[in-house]
Amino acid sequence: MAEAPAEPAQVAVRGLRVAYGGVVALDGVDLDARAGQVLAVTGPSGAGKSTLLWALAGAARPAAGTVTVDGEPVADRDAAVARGVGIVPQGNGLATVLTARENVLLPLLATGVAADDAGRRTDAVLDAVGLGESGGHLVEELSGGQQQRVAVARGLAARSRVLLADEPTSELDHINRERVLALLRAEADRGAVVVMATHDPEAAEQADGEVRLDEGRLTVVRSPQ
Ligand SMILES: Nc1ncnc2c1ncn2[C@@H]1O[C@H](COP(=O)(O)OP(=O)(O)OP(=O)(O)O)[C@@H](O)[C@H]1O
Repeated sequence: MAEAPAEPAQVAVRGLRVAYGGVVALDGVDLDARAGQVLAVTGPSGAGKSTLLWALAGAARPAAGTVTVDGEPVADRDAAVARGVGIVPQGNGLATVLTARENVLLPLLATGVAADDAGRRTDAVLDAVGLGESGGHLVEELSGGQQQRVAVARGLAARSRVLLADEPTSELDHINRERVLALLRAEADRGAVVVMATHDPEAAEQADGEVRLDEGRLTVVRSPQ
Protein backbone atom coordinates (compact mmCIF):
# COMPACT_ATOMS: atom_id res chain seq x y z
CA MET A 1 0.00 0.00 0.00
CA ALA A 2 1.28 3.50 -0.74
CA GLU A 3 2.20 5.24 2.49
CA ALA A 4 -0.37 7.95 3.25
CA PRO A 5 1.13 11.32 4.21
CA ALA A 6 1.35 11.90 7.97
CA GLU A 7 -0.08 15.45 7.82
CA PRO A 8 -3.76 16.10 8.53
CA ALA A 9 -6.00 15.46 5.54
CA GLN A 10 -8.10 18.05 3.72
CA VAL A 11 -11.25 16.84 2.05
CA ALA A 12 -13.06 18.96 -0.53
CA VAL A 13 -16.10 18.18 -2.65
CA ARG A 14 -17.12 20.56 -5.43
CA GLY A 15 -20.19 20.43 -7.63
CA LEU A 16 -20.54 16.69 -7.12
CA ARG A 17 -23.19 14.90 -9.10
CA VAL A 18 -23.63 11.13 -8.91
CA ALA A 19 -26.38 9.28 -10.76
CA TYR A 20 -27.39 5.65 -10.92
CA GLY A 21 -28.93 5.40 -14.38
CA GLY A 22 -31.77 7.91 -14.26
CA VAL A 23 -31.68 8.31 -10.47
CA VAL A 24 -29.74 11.39 -9.38
CA ALA A 25 -28.33 10.53 -5.92
CA LEU A 26 -26.19 13.65 -5.43
CA ASP A 27 -26.69 16.96 -7.19
CA GLY A 28 -24.30 19.91 -7.00
CA VAL A 29 -22.83 18.94 -3.63
CA ASP A 30 -20.10 21.13 -2.12
CA LEU A 31 -18.45 20.08 1.13
CA ASP A 32 -15.30 20.68 3.13
CA ALA A 33 -14.31 18.39 5.96
CA ARG A 34 -11.43 19.23 8.23
CA ALA A 35 -9.01 17.20 10.30
CA GLY A 36 -9.80 17.12 14.00
CA GLN A 37 -13.54 17.34 13.47
CA VAL A 38 -16.49 14.98 13.32
CA LEU A 39 -18.97 15.94 10.63
CA ALA A 40 -22.45 14.40 10.65
CA VAL A 41 -24.33 13.81 7.40
CA THR A 42 -28.05 13.54 8.06
CA GLY A 43 -31.19 13.34 5.95
CA PRO A 44 -34.02 10.95 5.15
CA SER A 45 -33.65 7.48 3.71
CA GLY A 46 -32.58 7.65 0.07
CA ALA A 47 -31.28 11.23 0.39
CA GLY A 48 -27.79 10.28 -0.81
CA LYS A 49 -25.81 9.88 2.44
CA SER A 50 -24.23 6.53 1.57
CA THR A 51 -23.53 7.71 -1.96
CA LEU A 52 -21.67 10.73 -0.59
CA LEU A 53 -19.55 8.53 1.67
CA TRP A 54 -18.77 6.13 -1.17
CA ALA A 55 -17.84 9.08 -3.38
CA LEU A 56 -15.47 10.29 -0.65
CA ALA A 57 -14.08 6.75 -0.55
CA GLY A 58 -13.42 6.79 -4.28
CA ALA A 59 -16.04 4.15 -5.01
CA ALA A 60 -18.76 6.17 -6.76
CA ARG A 61 -18.01 7.59 -10.17
CA PRO A 62 -19.10 11.25 -10.41
CA ALA A 63 -21.13 12.37 -13.43
CA ALA A 64 -19.78 15.85 -12.68
CA GLY A 65 -17.71 17.61 -10.04
CA THR A 66 -14.72 16.55 -8.00
CA VAL A 67 -13.72 14.89 -4.75
CA THR A 68 -10.21 15.72 -3.58
CA VAL A 69 -8.12 14.72 -0.59
CA ASP A 70 -5.12 16.98 0.01
CA GLY A 71 -5.97 18.65 -3.30
CA GLU A 72 -5.54 15.38 -5.22
CA PRO A 73 -8.54 13.91 -7.08
CA VAL A 74 -9.87 10.71 -5.56
CA ALA A 75 -10.37 8.95 -8.88
CA ASP A 76 -10.96 5.45 -7.55
CA ARG A 77 -10.79 3.32 -4.44
CA ASP A 78 -7.04 2.71 -4.79
CA ALA A 79 -6.40 6.46 -4.91
CA ALA A 80 -8.53 6.95 -1.80
CA VAL A 81 -6.76 4.16 0.09
CA ALA A 82 -3.41 5.66 -0.86
CA ARG A 83 -4.52 8.96 0.75
CA GLY A 84 -5.58 7.09 3.89
CA VAL A 85 -9.35 7.08 3.38
CA GLY A 86 -11.13 4.27 5.24
CA ILE A 87 -14.81 3.40 5.48
CA VAL A 88 -17.05 1.58 7.93
CA PRO A 89 -19.82 0.67 5.49
CA GLN A 90 -23.51 0.47 6.19
CA GLY A 91 -24.32 -3.20 6.76
CA ASN A 92 -20.80 -3.72 8.11
CA GLY A 93 -19.26 -5.59 5.16
CA LEU A 94 -17.79 -8.26 7.41
CA ALA A 95 -16.85 -11.77 6.29
CA THR A 96 -19.36 -13.78 8.32
CA VAL A 97 -17.41 -17.06 8.17
CA LEU A 98 -14.33 -15.49 9.74
CA THR A 99 -13.96 -14.63 13.40
CA ALA A 100 -14.32 -11.09 14.69
CA ARG A 101 -10.58 -10.99 15.27
CA GLU A 102 -9.78 -12.23 11.76
CA ASN A 103 -12.04 -9.57 10.25
CA VAL A 104 -9.96 -6.89 11.93
CA LEU A 105 -6.55 -8.53 11.60
CA LEU A 106 -6.54 -9.70 7.98
CA PRO A 107 -6.99 -6.26 6.33
CA LEU A 108 -4.08 -4.98 8.42
CA LEU A 109 -1.85 -7.85 7.31
CA ALA A 110 -3.02 -7.35 3.71
CA THR A 111 -1.92 -3.73 3.81
CA GLY A 112 1.54 -4.63 5.05
CA VAL A 113 1.28 -4.04 8.80
CA ALA A 114 3.77 -6.34 10.57
CA ALA A 115 2.13 -9.34 12.22
CA ASP A 116 2.98 -8.45 15.84
CA ASP A 117 1.85 -4.83 15.42
CA ALA A 118 -1.32 -5.96 13.61
CA GLY A 119 -2.10 -8.39 16.43
CA ARG A 120 -1.65 -5.74 19.11
CA ARG A 121 -3.77 -3.22 17.20
CA THR A 122 -6.50 -5.79 16.66
CA ASP A 123 -6.71 -6.71 20.34
CA ALA A 124 -6.69 -3.03 21.35
CA VAL A 125 -9.57 -2.02 19.06
CA LEU A 126 -11.68 -5.07 19.95
CA ASP A 127 -11.20 -4.15 23.61
CA ALA A 128 -12.08 -0.54 22.84
CA VAL A 129 -15.45 -1.54 21.36
CA GLY A 130 -16.12 -3.87 24.28
CA LEU A 131 -15.52 -7.12 22.38
CA GLY A 132 -12.22 -8.19 23.91
CA GLU A 133 -13.79 -11.50 24.97
CA SER A 134 -15.55 -12.16 21.66
CA GLY A 135 -12.68 -12.00 19.19
CA GLY A 136 -12.69 -15.76 18.64
CA HIS A 137 -16.38 -15.92 17.72
CA LEU A 138 -17.44 -16.26 14.11
CA VAL A 139 -19.14 -13.08 12.94
CA GLU A 140 -22.25 -15.10 12.06
CA GLU A 141 -22.50 -16.06 15.75
CA LEU A 142 -22.59 -12.42 16.87
CA SER A 143 -25.61 -10.17 17.29
CA GLY A 144 -26.22 -7.32 14.85
CA GLY A 145 -24.92 -4.80 17.37
CA GLN A 146 -21.81 -6.86 18.09
CA GLN A 147 -21.16 -7.17 14.35
CA GLN A 148 -21.49 -3.42 13.99
CA ARG A 149 -18.92 -2.93 16.72
CA VAL A 150 -16.53 -5.33 14.93
CA ALA A 151 -16.92 -3.22 11.79
CA VAL A 152 -16.14 -0.08 13.79
CA ALA A 153 -13.12 -1.82 15.32
CA ARG A 154 -11.88 -2.73 11.85
CA GLY A 155 -12.25 0.91 10.79
CA LEU A 156 -10.36 2.12 13.86
CA ALA A 157 -7.55 -0.39 13.36
CA ALA A 158 -6.75 1.10 9.95
CA ARG A 159 -5.79 4.45 11.58
CA SER A 160 -7.22 6.29 8.62
CA ARG A 161 -6.53 9.95 7.88
CA VAL A 162 -10.13 10.19 6.69
CA LEU A 163 -12.57 7.88 8.48
CA LEU A 164 -16.00 7.53 6.90
CA ALA A 165 -18.65 5.81 9.00
CA ASP A 166 -22.05 4.96 7.52
CA GLU A 167 -24.68 4.64 10.25
CA PRO A 168 -22.12 3.26 12.72
CA THR A 169 -24.52 3.31 15.68
CA SER A 170 -27.78 2.17 14.07
CA GLU A 171 -27.82 -1.24 15.81
CA LEU A 172 -26.42 -0.17 19.16
CA ASP A 173 -27.88 0.28 22.62
CA HIS A 174 -27.26 3.52 24.48
CA ILE A 175 -24.03 2.49 26.19
CA ASN A 176 -22.45 1.13 23.03
CA ARG A 177 -23.63 4.07 20.95
CA GLU A 178 -21.90 6.43 23.36
CA ARG A 179 -18.83 4.21 23.31
CA VAL A 180 -18.63 4.27 19.51
CA LEU A 181 -19.25 8.02 19.33
CA ALA A 182 -16.44 8.55 21.84
CA LEU A 183 -14.14 6.40 19.72
CA LEU A 184 -14.97 8.42 16.60
CA ARG A 185 -14.30 11.58 18.60
CA ALA A 186 -10.93 10.12 19.61
CA GLU A 187 -10.15 9.51 15.93
CA ALA A 188 -10.79 13.19 15.23
CA ASP A 189 -8.68 14.15 18.26
CA ARG A 190 -5.89 11.99 16.81
CA GLY A 191 -6.06 14.26 13.74
CA ALA A 192 -8.39 12.36 11.41
CA VAL A 193 -11.20 13.79 9.33
CA VAL A 194 -14.32 11.92 10.51
CA VAL A 195 -17.51 11.93 8.43
CA MET A 196 -20.47 10.01 9.86
CA ALA A 197 -23.78 9.41 8.13
CA THR A 198 -26.51 9.03 10.71
CA HIS A 199 -30.27 8.94 11.22
CA ASP A 200 -29.76 9.46 14.93
CA PRO A 201 -30.35 13.10 16.01
CA GLU A 202 -28.46 12.56 19.28
CA ALA A 203 -25.42 11.23 17.41
CA ALA A 204 -25.58 14.18 15.02
CA GLU A 205 -25.83 16.53 17.99
CA GLN A 206 -22.50 15.27 19.31
CA ALA A 207 -20.72 16.02 16.02
CA ASP A 208 -18.83 19.29 15.50
CA GLY A 209 -20.95 20.11 12.48
CA GLU A 210 -23.93 18.79 10.57
CA VAL A 211 -24.85 18.82 6.90
CA ARG A 212 -28.17 17.52 5.63
CA LEU A 213 -28.93 15.84 2.35
CA ASP A 214 -32.39 15.93 0.85
CA GLU A 215 -32.95 14.36 -2.57
CA GLY A 216 -29.24 14.67 -3.27
CA ARG A 217 -28.93 18.34 -2.36
CA LEU A 218 -26.80 19.39 0.56
CA THR A 219 -27.46 22.13 3.08
CA VAL A 220 -25.35 23.10 6.07
CA VAL A 221 -27.33 22.71 9.30
CA ARG A 222 -24.49 23.60 11.63
CA SER A 223 -21.02 24.70 10.52
CA PRO A 224 -18.17 23.01 12.34
CA GLN A 225 -16.80 25.26 15.08
N1 LIG B 1 -26.59 0.84 -6.60
C1 LIG B 1 -27.63 1.62 -6.84
N2 LIG B 1 -28.35 1.51 -7.97
C2 LIG B 1 -29.40 2.32 -8.23
N3 LIG B 1 -29.83 3.29 -7.39
C3 LIG B 1 -29.16 3.43 -6.24
C4 LIG B 1 -28.04 2.61 -5.90
N4 LIG B 1 -27.58 3.01 -4.69
C5 LIG B 1 -28.38 4.01 -4.29
N5 LIG B 1 -29.32 4.26 -5.21
C6 LIG B 1 -30.35 5.31 -5.15
O1 LIG B 1 -29.68 6.54 -4.90
C7 LIG B 1 -30.39 7.33 -3.96
C8 LIG B 1 -29.52 7.63 -2.76
O2 LIG B 1 -29.26 6.41 -2.07
P1 LIG B 1 -28.30 6.35 -0.79
O3 LIG B 1 -28.13 4.91 -0.43
O4 LIG B 1 -27.10 7.15 -1.05
O5 LIG B 1 -29.22 7.10 0.29
P2 LIG B 1 -29.08 7.15 1.88
O6 LIG B 1 -29.38 8.56 2.26
O7 LIG B 1 -27.78 6.57 2.30
O8 LIG B 1 -30.27 6.20 2.35
P3 LIG B 1 -30.41 5.33 3.71
O9 LIG B 1 -30.54 6.32 4.83
O10 LIG B 1 -31.70 4.57 3.48
O11 LIG B 1 -29.21 4.44 3.82
C9 LIG B 1 -31.66 6.54 -3.64
O12 LIG B 1 -32.69 7.01 -4.50
C10 LIG B 1 -31.30 5.12 -3.97
O13 LIG B 1 -32.43 4.38 -4.35
